[in-house]
Amino acid sequence: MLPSLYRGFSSWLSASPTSPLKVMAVKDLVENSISENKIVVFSKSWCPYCRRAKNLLTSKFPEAKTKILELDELQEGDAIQDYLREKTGQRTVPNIFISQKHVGGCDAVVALDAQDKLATLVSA
Ligand SMILES: N[C@@H](CCC(=O)N[C@@H](CS)C(=O)NCC(=O)O)C(=O)O
Repeated sequence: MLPSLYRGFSSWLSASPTSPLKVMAVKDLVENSISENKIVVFSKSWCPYCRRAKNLLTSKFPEAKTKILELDELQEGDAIQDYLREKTGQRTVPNIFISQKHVGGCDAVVALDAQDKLATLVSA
């Protein structure tokens, strides 16, 4: 009885989509990615807006430390997207951070570029 209860609890701790351990791991992954990189793009590999934003950022700032996470290729991708929605209020990808600041999606990055504000943000 007890061992099976324990097994149930420990498998819930580690395996359920919303288990506390998974939520903590996802939070750490997102927060460490943001703090350790200049540019972070939470993306999906098939998404055209993501492609446009990635192309713009990587071609304009090839020297900037950049991390791109393709959520559709990661086991914890849905949980990352849920955490990002909680953190930023944004549900869509790309979800972009520059110099530890939440910038938004593709439209936001394109608009900042058109206003010549992107380079200042990257060098902040
Ligand atoms: N206006 C947004 C459009 C982004 C958008 O519509 N992304 C789609 C994928 S192409 C999305 O996130 N759909 C919901 C999902 O994949 O969960 C932007 O500029 O980033």
